[in-house]
Amino acid sequence: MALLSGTIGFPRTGPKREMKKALELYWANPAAKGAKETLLATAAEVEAQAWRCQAEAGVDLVGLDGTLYDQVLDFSHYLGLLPKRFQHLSGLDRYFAAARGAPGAPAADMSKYFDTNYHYLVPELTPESGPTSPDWSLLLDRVARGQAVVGVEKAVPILLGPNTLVGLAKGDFARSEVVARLVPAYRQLLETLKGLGVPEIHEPILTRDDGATLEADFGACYASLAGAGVPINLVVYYDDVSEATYKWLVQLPVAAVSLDFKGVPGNDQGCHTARLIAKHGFPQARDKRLGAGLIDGRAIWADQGEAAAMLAALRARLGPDQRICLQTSTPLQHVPYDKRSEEGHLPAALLCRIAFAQQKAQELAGTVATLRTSPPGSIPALNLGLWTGAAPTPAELQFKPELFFRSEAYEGRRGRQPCFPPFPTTTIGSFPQTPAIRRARLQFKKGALSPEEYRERMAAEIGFAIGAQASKGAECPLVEALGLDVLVHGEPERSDMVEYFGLKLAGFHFTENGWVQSYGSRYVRPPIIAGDVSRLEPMTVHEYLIAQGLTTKPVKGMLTGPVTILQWSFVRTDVSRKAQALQIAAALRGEVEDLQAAGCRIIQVDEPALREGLPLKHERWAPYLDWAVNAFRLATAVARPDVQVVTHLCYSDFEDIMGAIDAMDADVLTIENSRSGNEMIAALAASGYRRDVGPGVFDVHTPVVPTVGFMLGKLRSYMETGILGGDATRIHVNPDCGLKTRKWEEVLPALRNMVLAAKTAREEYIIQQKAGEGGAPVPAATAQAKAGVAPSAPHVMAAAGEGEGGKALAWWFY
Ligand SMILES: CN1c2c(nc(N)[nH]c2=O)NC[C@@H]1CNc1ccc(C(=O)N[C@@H](CCC(=O)N[C@@H](CCC(=O)N[C@@H](CCC(=O)O)C(=O)O)C(=O)O)C(=O)O)cc1
Ligand SMILES: N[C@@H](CCS)C(=O)O
Ligand SMILES: [Zn+2]
Repeated sequence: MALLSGTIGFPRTGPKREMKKALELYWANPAAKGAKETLLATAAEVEAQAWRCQAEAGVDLVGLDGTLYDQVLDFSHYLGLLPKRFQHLSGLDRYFAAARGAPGAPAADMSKYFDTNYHYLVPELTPESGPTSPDWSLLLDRVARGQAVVGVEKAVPILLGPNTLVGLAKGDFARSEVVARLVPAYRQLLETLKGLGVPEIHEPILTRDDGATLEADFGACYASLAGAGVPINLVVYYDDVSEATYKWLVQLPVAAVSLDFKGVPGNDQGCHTARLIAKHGFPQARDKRLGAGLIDGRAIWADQGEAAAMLAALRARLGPDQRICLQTSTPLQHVPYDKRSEEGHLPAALLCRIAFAQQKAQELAGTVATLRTSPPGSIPALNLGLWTGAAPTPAELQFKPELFFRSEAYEGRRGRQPCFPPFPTTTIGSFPQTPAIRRARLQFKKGALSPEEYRERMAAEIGFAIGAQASKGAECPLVEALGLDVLVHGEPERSDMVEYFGLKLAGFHFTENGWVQSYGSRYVRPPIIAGDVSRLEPMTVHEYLIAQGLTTKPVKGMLTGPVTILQWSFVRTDVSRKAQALQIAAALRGEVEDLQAAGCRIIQVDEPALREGLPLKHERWAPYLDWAVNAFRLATAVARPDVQVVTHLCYSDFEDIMGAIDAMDADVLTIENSRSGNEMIAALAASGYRRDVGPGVFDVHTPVVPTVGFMLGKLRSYMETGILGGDATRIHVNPDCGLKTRKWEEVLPALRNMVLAAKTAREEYIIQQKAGEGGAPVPAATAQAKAGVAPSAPHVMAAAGEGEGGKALAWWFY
């Protein structure tokens, strides 16, 4: 048949987050009788349900997707590539230790998967890495189960390709050599899969800009895999490929090449796949199928009509004999399961315009059915050139240039901002989202708690968090106060750092059950932007004032940045991402103004998704970075010079966008660092970074409590990089990221150890300063301390700003 429909991945969560519940139950007591069997049985049922759902929608080829935690980790595990520190464990214990850490064996690094909000576990490779007793039994078991559910002719095994696995790895190794060592193991797997249709090998790595340099590796790899005598569908997604790559990619000895025709949702720069086909054609070899990713795998807008028109145009271009499989542009793991769960929650006018995974499967099958039965010409063919058009930026978004600049340059304003003791301690914002908090929110949503009662509960949580952090005036009798220097209110009122702001802003809509996997058992519900964004009222000032009213220590105002709100929402595709980011930024700017008017002297604006929004190809970076940085500046430049703007970035590599990070013009940069092994701080030091930094000293994704020695070692190693001329008053001490996923039983000892490590490092630093050793210049705050501040007693360094009710805000030193 010349026209088929196929899927290349589906949500792995289960329609009601069954996988989350099963995993968390298993982790709570893995040794319990039947725990493993229960987990595996749930996973098998969740997978079967997803495959059935796709087959019942009428999809011809069902990709046999599924994972217990992460698909990249799965392949590291099958191939025996997990690092030596996990080798004393076996089976699921080893697998989950790599994901979550085990005593003495820190978890593998976690990083953003391409430009998505999904996080994968980074393979760690060495020059010697290669398969160690590869064991494909789990994958083969999945294939057998898939065949039983949808039938052999529909069931398609999914493999993560060796080039992508190695391309996503970190370590000091020769890429081509490691790929060559993996290929025989893949070939052996393919031989086992002989006679089972056309397995998909996913190689999204080809959409990165180093795609063009991979020609030799891909050539050798796929020539060898072709020797297995199994037809392969080589699937590439998350963007188009470069022109040079396209030319050799379509000539590889594979049975099908599948391409992404959509790129990033709401993308400003266009996706050029259609143009490449129009220019270079597609091999007409009888056995070569084109996988046409025409239905957006990352957006939630229903687009069957457009897909039909595009498919008709493709057929018109390539001829009726060209074999085409209509697919989604990417795996559907990035969209929620089924929009029917939103009936009665989302406005009907919006609901009818959206499609989640289940509906996208129907769109695939429906579009193919329409084209099979419609006479040629009855579906309007699109002009291929039109598919790449960029959305216009509305004229009203031309902001005055001065709105993007602080009133005083960094060097001048820094001295007016809060100053700190050496190694000042703080956190990134969130504290444990306890079952009690989640329950209260659920009761509030159901009307069982009034708005006043809910606010009171949240105020009590803020009180607990402040009491736990402060060294004086602790309101919390249950815990020994930690003695942090800069406090946070703990974000109890936020279900999620993006969803919360979306709820408060005009232009957003929310789902009840629109969960998307972020990593492992953690999911998010991206809000939907469906209109112009604006701020209706202050969004965070109430909680800030409660927190600041309970302590004389500074409390940070806490906002999510415009790029992150955009990135982690389902965006409009009728206007550009740039236009939407600037609208959000303008709304946040009002909040920054209100926070500082309320007396807040430190405002953190989180931008963890800044890097994620970067186009995969380097040549497309500049326009994105320009508007992304400008959006941050539009939101924050209204801060007075004496107000310190902090930003926080995490779980991405930032080395290559140092210039943009500096251009954000934040006063302090806090960054995830501990899990990725000081790479960031080393890069910052090497770049001569001049603003205060807060590199994370411990990983927040593991229940293992970090020791004082570990964190002290981190602080000493920061000093060794020579960052900021060794001025420890400008090196902030904080965890890698927010602590919302942890329990208080883990957070309190971890932070206590962190404060102890900072104190010890502080003492070492002061001794060193006194001895005049180390060659580090005497920093401002230390000079003030020397000029009369007793180091052993609390001392007010400066009074600054007006808090609630005109209360002077004291800055404590020690
Ligand atoms: C910082 N990160 C974030 C990313 N993306 C975001 N959109 N937000 C982020 O914070 N990307 C990068 C990283 C990823 N990190 C995380 C970390 C943690 C989570 C997480 O914990 N997710 C929660 C769900 C959070 C949430 O929305 N909770 C709601 C609803 C909770 C719920 O399930 N309610 C139950 C009833 C309550 C009960 O009894 O327990 C129900 O409705 O049945 C809330 O708090 O109200 C998770 O559990 O997966 C995600 C990404
Ligand atoms: N303030 C947020 C940032 C996460 S990236 C938090 O602490 O959860
Ligand atoms: Zn973070």
